[in-house]
Amino acid sequence: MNTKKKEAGNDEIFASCSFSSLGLHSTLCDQLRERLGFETPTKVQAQAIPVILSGRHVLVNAATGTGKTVAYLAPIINQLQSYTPRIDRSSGTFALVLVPTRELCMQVYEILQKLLHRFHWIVPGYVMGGENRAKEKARLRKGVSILVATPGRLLDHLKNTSAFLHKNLNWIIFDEADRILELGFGKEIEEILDILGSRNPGSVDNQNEASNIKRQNLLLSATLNEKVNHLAKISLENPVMIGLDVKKKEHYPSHERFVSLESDANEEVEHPSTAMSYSTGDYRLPAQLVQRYVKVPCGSRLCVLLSILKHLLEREASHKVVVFFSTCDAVDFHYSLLNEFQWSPYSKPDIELKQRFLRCKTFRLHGNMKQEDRRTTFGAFKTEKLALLLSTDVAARGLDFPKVKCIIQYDSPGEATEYVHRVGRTARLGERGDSLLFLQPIEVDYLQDLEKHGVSLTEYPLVKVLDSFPLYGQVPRVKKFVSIDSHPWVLYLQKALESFIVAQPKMKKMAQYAFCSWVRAYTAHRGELKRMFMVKKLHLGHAAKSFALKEQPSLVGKSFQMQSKKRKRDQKQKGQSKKRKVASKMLNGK
Ligand SMILES: Nc1ncnc2c1ncn2[C@@H]1O[C@H](COP(=O)(O)OP(=O)(O)OP(=O)(O)O)[C@@H](O)[C@H]1O
Repeated sequence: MNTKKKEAGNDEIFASCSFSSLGLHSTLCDQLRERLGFETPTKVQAQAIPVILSGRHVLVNAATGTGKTVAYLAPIINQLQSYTPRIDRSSGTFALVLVPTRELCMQVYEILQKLLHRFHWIVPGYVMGGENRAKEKARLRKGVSILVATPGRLLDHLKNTSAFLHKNLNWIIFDEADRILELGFGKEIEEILDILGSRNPGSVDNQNEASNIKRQNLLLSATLNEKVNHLAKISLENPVMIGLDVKKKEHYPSHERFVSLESDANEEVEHPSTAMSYSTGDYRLPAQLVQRYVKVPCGSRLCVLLSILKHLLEREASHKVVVFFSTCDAVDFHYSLLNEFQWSPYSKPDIELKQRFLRCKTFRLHGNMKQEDRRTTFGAFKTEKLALLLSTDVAARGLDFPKVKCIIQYDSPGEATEYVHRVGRTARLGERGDSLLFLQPIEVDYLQDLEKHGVSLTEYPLVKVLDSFPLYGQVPRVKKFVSIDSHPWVLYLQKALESFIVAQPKMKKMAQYAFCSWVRAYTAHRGELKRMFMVKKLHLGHAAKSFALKEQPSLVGKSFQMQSKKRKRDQKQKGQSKKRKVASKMLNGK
């Protein structure tokens, strides 16, 4: 049995009450304990459960990994199991959980399955992009009581699956609302709210006559911004705010009720009426997370990454690391490299004892992978004790991989919000966790940007780590400080990597693609970030070295230009359609 009450940070994470004292049915409390190993509610759960049970609309803003999922699932199940007569499949869907990604959809569905074990008349289900529509239609026809869905696919069924019964819908939950909106699902969400007649009647946007249906909407987010604020405004009616600091509460109208995570359950604070808007984002990070950065010259990035991974993953029997990259091509390249790159710590030809550089299971996850492969990776990495996951931002939000000890942001996250969500994959529920942000010397202004949001990082002791590697069978004696790119270990490893790539045409191609899309991603930084990540300041020859390419191949330049042109074309089209959308919204008075 996995009893998850943690040693460290208990007071900050867990409440001093029991699940049953929050008003949950004893069978449900048993399920929480037996199926999930939850003995005590977290603070978020202790605050949210009674409020949700009372039927109020709720906005939860709490740090990553604080137990938001059960905070909304438990009260909904509690209410559904109490209905008399019992609900059955023919009554259709009662609760709808909207999530941004397929992985999160599966994750919430799995928790639901566990919690509903002894409530067999409440049927969980999911619909999401990438799945077989016909099978989903059949499931919806049979009836799903609690449906977890990604927005695009849900909208598809709302429009095209006439057998999808939702007239009894009581709850709409937006989990990871910020991410749903950042992924560009804002329009879908508004359409969903309209079809379901669930726009806030008080919102000026509400034009739907069906909105008198009694419904309870819940919105959960680890970060708050203008878009989330807008969604809250159009979907929540007189909501209770959970987890907002006093400062942030001032942004909300008077009639709302606030519950701070520092206060006891049910403690309320009233606030004066002000406009419901934010000027900056709102970032919540676990207090026990150790955040560091490492400053690495562009040409040594790959060697430093590999060295740090080796350092982290070969010292302990159990350690899980997630590395974030900006593109799918970069994930594929580094994944193949880590699986195939052999090296010899003794470098002399007569003692060619080649071995895999990193002796640890490596996984990859990105949006261009087949759904089935994404699912397998997700499941496998969860259960491993010692493993490395290379991922794009597809894994940045909401995913709960147990025991991840370290998050490495090899490619910068861009927006500070993204930084918060990436690091949120570790230090969950009071556990310790480390994060490491790679920056080139030309990018260090980004630290100030994070600082503005109250996120401060300390420097990682890179030289010490590099000095610890054996070279020619011995730990090199580096007498005085040398720059990172002339460190003997880095020089040695870079040479070995480049020789390996030269000898492997397939790998070389992958490196070229990865380089190309990396530069493209770098040029895609927008607004203020463009000043900190200036493509003009990049040394492309050094960037090529970070893909173990000896030089920047001419082919790359050519294909890059073609791809840049395509991107500009796409952006132009997007811009035009955006203008069209804005115009039509204005015409419709939205
Ligand atoms: N009461 C509890 N007791 C023990 N473990 C818990 C409890 N509640 C949640 N957990 C565990 O804590 C972890 C984080 O929970 P969850 O994924 O719901 O957090 P979250 O706040 O939604 O995070 P994110 O913002 O990243 O999505 C999970 O591993 C979950 O199983």
